Amino acid sequence: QQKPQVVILATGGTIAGAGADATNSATYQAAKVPVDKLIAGIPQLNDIASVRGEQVFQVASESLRNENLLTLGKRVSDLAKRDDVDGIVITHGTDTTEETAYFLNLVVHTDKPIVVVASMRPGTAMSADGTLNLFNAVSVAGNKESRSRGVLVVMNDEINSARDVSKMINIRPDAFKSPWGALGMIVEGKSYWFRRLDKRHTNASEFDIDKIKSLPLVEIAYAGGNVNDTAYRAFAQAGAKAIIHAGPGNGSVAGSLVPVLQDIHKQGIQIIRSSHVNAGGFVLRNAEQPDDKYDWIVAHDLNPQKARILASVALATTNNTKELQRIFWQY
Ligand SMILES: NC(=O)C[C@H](N)C(=O)O
Repeated sequence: QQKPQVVILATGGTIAGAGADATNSATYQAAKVPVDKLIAGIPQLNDIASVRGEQVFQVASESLRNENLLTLGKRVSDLAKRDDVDGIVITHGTDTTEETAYFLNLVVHTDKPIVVVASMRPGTAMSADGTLNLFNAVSVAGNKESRSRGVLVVMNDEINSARDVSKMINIRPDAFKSPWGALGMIVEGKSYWFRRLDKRHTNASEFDIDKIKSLPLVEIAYAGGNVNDTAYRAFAQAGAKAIIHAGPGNGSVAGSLVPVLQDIHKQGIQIIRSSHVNAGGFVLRNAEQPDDKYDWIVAHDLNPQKARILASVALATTNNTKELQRIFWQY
């Protein structure tokens, strides 16, 4: 039987990082090792797939821009259309893995497996996690059973949905969790599936990377106690098409901010309420604030950074508040 053909698109991150010493698990430089060296370091990949690598970027993921998302998305889409590609792996930094993976989940039309993988420790560190994570990611990407499940994030033996998963801690290999649970597990290169994503994605998505030319500016304003209107007004002035309110609790809005957000929305800027609670928010319409009356949008369970991605993709096609709210329920 022929081995599956898997392309590894490398973008940098700690999985391509290097430290001065094996004890440097947290102090190191990300985005140092080229993709060919990453692949050569895991000869066992040849046992499970026919693998080739492409260096798309070489950056720490906190530096990625919307333009990078578009470049990567278009490359993934082109590769997914080819008969000689069965699956695609993207090596990535952990800081924005959840954003890039969710973006691809929304805009790439394919049923072929797309797997985003990262690591919490550089390859030079003791107990480095990148080797096994990458081996597992290639295994998942080359497996026909992984098809039609949306974009996947493989880390720490778990297979999570790109839509749900989030980086929950910045210091341990078990950093990535989904508030609604993992889709499956991967052990010794074998996948064990438990559930499917019920939200619209990939082939069932109304968004298409091949038609998106640019992403409108969407900013995130973080609100705790003693919040002021400075950031909101500055974002509006700078031309943001939507502001994600990263609020406490239910995406709650301080009394002093309410007239400010009403005023900003009157300028044509969408106000999207999300929550920055740690285990995953659940913001409902008209809970704490009368969204119907103010014509605001709620991000439901999407965290602020994922809400930014969905809002950017959606605003590229519509600025209708009702349509945008429908999109936030469906994706
Ligand atoms: N663990 C990591 O990958 C963190 C790094 N700052 C990155 O996102 O590129």
